[in-house]
Amino acid sequence: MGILEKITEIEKEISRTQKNKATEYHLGLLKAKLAKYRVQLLEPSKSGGAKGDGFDVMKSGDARVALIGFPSVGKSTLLNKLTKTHSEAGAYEFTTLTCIPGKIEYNGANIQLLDLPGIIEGAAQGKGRGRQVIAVARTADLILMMLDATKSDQQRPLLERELEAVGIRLNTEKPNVYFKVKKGGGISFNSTVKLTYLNEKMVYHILHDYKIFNAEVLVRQDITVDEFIDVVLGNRKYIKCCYNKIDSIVMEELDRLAHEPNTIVISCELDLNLDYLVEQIWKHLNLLRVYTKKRGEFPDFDGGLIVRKNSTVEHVCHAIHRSLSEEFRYALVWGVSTKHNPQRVGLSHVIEDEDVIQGICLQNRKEEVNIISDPTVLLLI
Ligand SMILES: Nc1nc2c(ncn2[C@@H]2O[C@H](COP(=O)(O)OP(=O)(O)OP(=O)(O)O)[C@@H](O)[C@H]2O)c(=O)[nH]1
Ligand SMILES: [K+]
Ligand SMILES: [Mg+2]
Repeated sequence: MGILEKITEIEKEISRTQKNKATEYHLGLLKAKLAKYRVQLLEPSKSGGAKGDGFDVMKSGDARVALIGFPSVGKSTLLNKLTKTHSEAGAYEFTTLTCIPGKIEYNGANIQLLDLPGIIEGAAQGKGRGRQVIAVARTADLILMMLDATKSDQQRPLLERELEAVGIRLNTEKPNVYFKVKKGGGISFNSTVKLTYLNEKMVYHILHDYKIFNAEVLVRQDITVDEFIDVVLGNRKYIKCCYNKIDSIVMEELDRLAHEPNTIVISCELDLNLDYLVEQIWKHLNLLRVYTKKRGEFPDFDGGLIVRKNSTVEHVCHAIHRSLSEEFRYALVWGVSTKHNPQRVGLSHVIEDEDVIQGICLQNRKEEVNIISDPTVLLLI
C-alpha cells in the first residue's frame, strides 16, 4: 500500500470512530500515525520521480494555471470557488497532498487550474514535496502565487526566492516576439522597432548555439538578449501574486497590500474580488478569442476559437484543422488587426482579439472558413 492509500485509510477510520472518552486514546494514536505519514510523504522520494504520486496530471484546455503557496493560505478553497472540482480544504497544514486539476470556463476558454500542496522553505532544494510541486508549476502558463494576507510580510520574498531558485522568473511581461522553428529555409529575422540590445548577428549566434538553423523571428519590442533566450527556450513563467483572507485584516493593511506591484487581493470566504481575479488570469494568459465565419453567413459569436496573443492566421487554421493551412489560399479578416474591413491576408497575418476570419481554401473553395473582428463592421460576404 502506498503512503497516500495509508493516509486515506486512517482518515476513514478516524471519521468512522465515535468521539468519546473511551476512544480518545485510539484516536490520538491514529492522528499521530497520520501525522507521521504526512511527514513521510513530504520527504523527497529517493527515486526522485513524481510518477504515481498524484502529480502526473494531463494538460487540458487552452491554458494551465498553477496555484503555489505556503500551507493553508487557501489554495484549495480557491479551487473549490472557481471550479466544479472539489479539493479538501482544512484549517491544518498540508491538507492537499497531490495535484488536483479543475476547470475555469471564461470568455469561451477552458483554463485548467491546478491546486497543489503547500510548499515550505527549502522547497527548491527538495524539501517537502517541493520538487514535485515546482515541476508541475514549470508546466503552467501562469503561476498564481498565493499568500495569506494575515501573515507576515516575509512570506512574499521567501516564496519569490524559492521560485527564482529554480529559474522561474517573476513579474516580467512576456516579450512581444513571434518565434517559430521551421523545417527549412534558414533563419529569417525581422523587427518592427529599433533594437538597442539585439541584432541579426547575435540572433543567429544564439539560435545556432541552441542548434536551431531554420526559424522565423519577428521582434516587435526592444528586448534584451536574456529576454530573447527566454523566448527561444520558452521557459519563462509569468507570475501574479494573490493575497487571500482580506476579510481578516484592517483597511489600512488591505490598502497597503493592494498597492504592491502585480498584486490582487481576494477573500475566498466572503467572495471578494474573485471575478476580478479570473478576469486578470485571462488577461495575463494572453489569450485571444477569434470568430470564424462561413461565406454568406454571420460569424458564430457564441463559439470562437481561443489562440495565444501574437498568433497568426496560420495558427488559427491549425487550430481548426491540422491540414487546413496546406490547402489555404488567403483569408478575409475583419477587425482591429486590419487596415480596412475585410482585408485579404496571408498565413502570416497577426490577428487581434475579437477578429473575424473567413478562410479561403485551395481545395474546396465552397467550404470557406471565415474569421472577423469588429462585429459592428461585419458584412455578409
Ligand atoms: N478568513 C478566511 N479564511 C479562509 C479564506 N480562504 C480559506 N480560508 C481558510 O483557510 C484554511 C486553509 O484553507 P485551504 O484551502 O485548506 O488552504 P490550502 O492553501 O489549500 O492549504 P494546504 O493544502 O494545506 O497547503 C481553511 O480553514 C479555510 O477555511 C478566506 O478568504 N478568509
Ligand atoms: K490547509
Ligand atoms: Mg490545499
